Amino acid sequence: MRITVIGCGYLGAVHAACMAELGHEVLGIDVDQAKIEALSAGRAPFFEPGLPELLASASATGRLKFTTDFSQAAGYDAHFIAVGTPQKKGEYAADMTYVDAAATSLAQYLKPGDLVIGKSTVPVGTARRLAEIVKAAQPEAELAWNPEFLREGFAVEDTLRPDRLVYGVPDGEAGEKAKAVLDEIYAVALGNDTPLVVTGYETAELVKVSANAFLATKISFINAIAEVADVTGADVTKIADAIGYDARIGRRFLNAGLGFGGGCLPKDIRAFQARAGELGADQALTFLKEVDAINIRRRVRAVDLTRELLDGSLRGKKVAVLGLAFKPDSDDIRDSPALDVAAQLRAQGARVVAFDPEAVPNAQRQHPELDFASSAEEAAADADAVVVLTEWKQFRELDPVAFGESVGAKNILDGRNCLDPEKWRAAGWHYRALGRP
Ligand SMILES: NC(=O)c1ccc[n+]([C@@H]2O[C@H](COP(=O)([O-])OP(=O)(O)OC[C@H]3O[C@@H](n4cnc5c(N)ncnc54)[C@H](O)[C@@H]3O)[C@@H](O)[C@H]2O)c1
Ligand SMILES: O=c1ccn([C@@H]2O[C@H](COP(=O)(O)OP(=O)(O)O[C@H]3O[C@H](CO)[C@@H](O)[C@H](O)[C@H]3O)[C@@H](O)[C@H]2O)c(=O)[nH]1
Repeated sequence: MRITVIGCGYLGAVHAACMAELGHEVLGIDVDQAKIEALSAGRAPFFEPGLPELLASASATGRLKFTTDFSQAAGYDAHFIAVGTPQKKGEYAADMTYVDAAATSLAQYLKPGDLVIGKSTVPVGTARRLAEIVKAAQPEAELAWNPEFLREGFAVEDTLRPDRLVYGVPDGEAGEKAKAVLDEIYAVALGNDTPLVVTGYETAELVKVSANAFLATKISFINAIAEVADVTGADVTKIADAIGYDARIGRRFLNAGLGFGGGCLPKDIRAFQARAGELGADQALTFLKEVDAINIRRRVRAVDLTRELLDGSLRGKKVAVLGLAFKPDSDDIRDSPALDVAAQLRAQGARVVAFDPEAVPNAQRQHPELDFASSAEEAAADADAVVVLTEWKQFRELDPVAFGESVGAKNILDGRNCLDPEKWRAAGWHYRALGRP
């Protein structure tokens, strides 16, 4: 299949490379010249495990190309829209200008039989609206909605071996044709018995935002329990283990700590509330406001606990921040709880020296007022406190004895409940965590 992927960010670049890996002829299109230059040279424009290798192998086969020129889409048959849908400034709703611009730029190059495939996470109703733009430009082209569920850090694996596929297609013969194109694109995954849900546009759009709303709710649920654990001396990690043994609950996504961030969960639960309100279902999702509020309180709690570790004052104290990305194995700092806490510590008078294995350049651009180090040890030298805010493997594996040698004082906040309290306390550290005694 000849495929374009419009929007080559965290989602689109991985999708394009994986589609080429599966044997398709792929053209990635983006308006960002620098990104296209990097990708054309076989360089990943962001950190994602496995992507550089995939870009190299796909580029060598000649099956993967990149351009900023939309007119080149004319030679391709299926077109994925994977551009950003960020939160609008000062509002909960999603900013749809990128999706609309991409659809409009593409529409003029569509030919009979083409399939436009929405991948971006969008407010319900978008597919039906874009289908009209497609039909107005090319009556014999169709549109499908095929939401994406990949996780950053596992993006390649999730794209090549998805948990499920969802196709939102129009009714009747048009839907059959769209399904046949998607089946050809995903032949390998379907051959591996990947569950497939074929449905209408609105259901497909709602599957995506419902999944993210559920994941966000699960995280805020356990963080709410962590708040109660904090005032009772209970241990939220043991509560999560124990309730997680119940197969109806499950242990995954029950890690209490600093809460969720990134370019997806926070903005998606807000856009979902905004859209439900527009559609007259205002009451349905009010609980997501609480999910959001619990999540934001974690960041405040982390700053408060750091202040407590420092005898009540952050002013003039050196705090070593370990982790800036919103999660490990990513350089993504969009709505990162770690970076937010680092900035709040700095704003409240601490001297923050931060280290992250991949996210320092991005963090530096957004928060030039912070100081940055090139290793955990350098960040921690003479520090009054160490705060672990992203659970990178190299932080989880720190040796508390050796690591304690260069710090000014052995105070540590485990913002992700990712360290062994007994080991750290045995090495003389004053250990604090969120939801753990
Ligand atoms: N990042 C993820 O893990 C992930 C997973 C599933 C779904 N999504 C959804 O996918 C969409 C993209 O997310 P992302 O994280 O890749 O965002 P991103 O910001 O990393 O990438 C978006 C890309 O679109 C490009 N773009 C903007 N306008 C364009 C236009 N008119 N034509 C061509 N390109 C254009 C930008 O230059 C950018 O490279 C969002 O809707 C997001 O919610 C993301
Ligand atoms: O038990 C947990 C699990 C995650 N997190 C945090 O939640 C955030 C999101 O994590 P994760 O969902 O793994 O990362 P994303 O890459 O943002 O992926 C989410 O958002 C994507 C974009 O919509 C979806 O495709 C994925 O299915 C969905 O998991 C991160 O800040 C994590 O630190 C927790 O605090 N506790």
